[in-house]
Amino acid sequence: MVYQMPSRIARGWPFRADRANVLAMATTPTTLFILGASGDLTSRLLLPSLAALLARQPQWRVVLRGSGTEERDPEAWKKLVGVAFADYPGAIDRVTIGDYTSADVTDRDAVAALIETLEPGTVLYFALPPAVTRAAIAAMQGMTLPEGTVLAMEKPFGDDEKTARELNDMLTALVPERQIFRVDHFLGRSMLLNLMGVRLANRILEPVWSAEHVESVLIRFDESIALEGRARYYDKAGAMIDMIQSHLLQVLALVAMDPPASIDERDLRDAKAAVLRATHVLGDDPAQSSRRARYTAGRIDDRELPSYVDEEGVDASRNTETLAEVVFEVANDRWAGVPFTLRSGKALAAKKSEVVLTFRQVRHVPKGLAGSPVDGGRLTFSLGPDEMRLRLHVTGGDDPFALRDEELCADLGEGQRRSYEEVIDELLDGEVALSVRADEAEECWRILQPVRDAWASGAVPLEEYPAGSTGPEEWATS
Ligand SMILES: NC(=O)C1=CN([C@@H]2O[C@H](COP(=O)(O)OP(=O)(O)OC[C@H]3O[C@@H](n4cnc5c(N)ncnc54)[C@H](OP(=O)(O)O)[C@@H]3O)[C@@H](O)[C@H]2O)C=CC1
Ligand SMILES: O=C1O[C@H](COP(=O)(O)O)[C@@H](O)[C@H](O)[C@H]1O
Repeated sequence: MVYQMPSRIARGWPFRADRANVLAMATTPTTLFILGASGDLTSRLLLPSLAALLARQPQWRVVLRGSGTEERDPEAWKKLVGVAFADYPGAIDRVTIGDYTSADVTDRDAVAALIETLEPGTVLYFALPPAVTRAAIAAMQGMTLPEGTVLAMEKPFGDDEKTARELNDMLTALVPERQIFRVDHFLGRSMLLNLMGVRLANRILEPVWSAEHVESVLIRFDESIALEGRARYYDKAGAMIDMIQSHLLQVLALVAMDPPASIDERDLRDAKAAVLRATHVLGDDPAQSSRRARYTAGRIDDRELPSYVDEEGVDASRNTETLAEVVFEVANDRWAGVPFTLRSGKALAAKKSEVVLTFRQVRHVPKGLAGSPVDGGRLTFSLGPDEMRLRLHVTGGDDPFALRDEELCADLGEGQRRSYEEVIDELLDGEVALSVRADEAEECWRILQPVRDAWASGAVPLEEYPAGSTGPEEWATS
């Protein structure tokens, strides 16, 4: 029961003119130039995902170039790539390992020199700290990029609505929107692609996908991992900006969108953007509709964890939350009144990532059936392991007229890929359907601003939970 995206040719997505021949001429290489190639994202996610993609898609040929501030000899660069490709037989034969340049990309002369070396159609991937990315884009202003250059931007995209808009303006001064790829790797998660199919292609689901039948929606991403040495970034971001502002609002948009006419980038992203425009904090009351907490010392399996504030690099005075929950409403005809709870946190008892739709109770349960169901059934999409579970109320057990719960479970794991694999596949294809469009990126900041203001004013207390617990005791969804 796996919904797979049709091939790009089959779904007829328009190709950028300069890439039109890439699929036709299977062996034409695409250059992927990673700025920040010595960083964590590159070694842990981008290179292994590229390797997995090249192992699976024999038509791709990639020239891989890299840069960072530090000098790196060509052998060290080859070794870095080799390690990432080791688990994917055949993949290394489809990549040409190009140069590794040392350059400070915030320096205009250095950027100009780097641009001079770009081939038309290069994918320029900004795997850089966000402030460096912004400075690099600013340094490029007024320069002419070679025809067809694609700019791949990582999250967080800006710091707020204003800076996101400024970044968008700078990017579109360089290349057209169709050549800007704002990466949200959750959009490449196989379960979310499955969710689209399950939801949009089934007559038993699509007609009940609305406030009339759905009582509440929970989008949860609980992690058992803690800070993992990422204080430099995470301590400024916190759980809400790290996960809810980007990934989980994108999940909300996919779950709540009206069925698009096609999955062409324009139809799909129009549908998502319309949802985001209609989304606001429930009751416009962040003090009531949001909560935040931070972990204290605890134990997860055999790991002893220090308090968040004792982790290396953390500035306790920032009051950074490691668990955040915000309830939203999508104020449109389909969803008005339905609470959408988005929650994410670290150092929790167990990894739990899921989208849960709870259906409203039926209007009448026939007299004589024992028990009263608390809801009208529940549909859960679990994002790893990928499975769909439908919890139904049934009768027919020991007491044939007593209601009890049973769960139908479908394993959707077949064909599962790394999420960055799907992202890189799209990038090499020159496709942007799974990239966040400029207006979506700005909306996501707009939606969260009232919560940020309320938290900054102290209207929402910062609670605590021991690492390895399910969160503060009184949090209902824990
Ligand atoms: N790491 C992760 O798990 C994830 C990261 N991201 C995003 O990816 C981006 C990169 O993150 P991450 O890899 O963790 O960061 P790192 O700090 O690990 O790496 C940063 C990279 O940027 C390079 N760099 C820094 N300053 C400059 C400069 N002035 N000019 C040129 N290169 C520079 C560094 O090169 P050198 O070492 O030579 O100085 C290094 O290669 C961020 O936007 C992050 O939010 C998104 C999702 C997950
Ligand atoms: O972007 C991020 O995502 C990861 C979770 O994604 P996964 O694909 O690794 O499951 C999260 O741990 C991290 O804090 C966040 O920056």
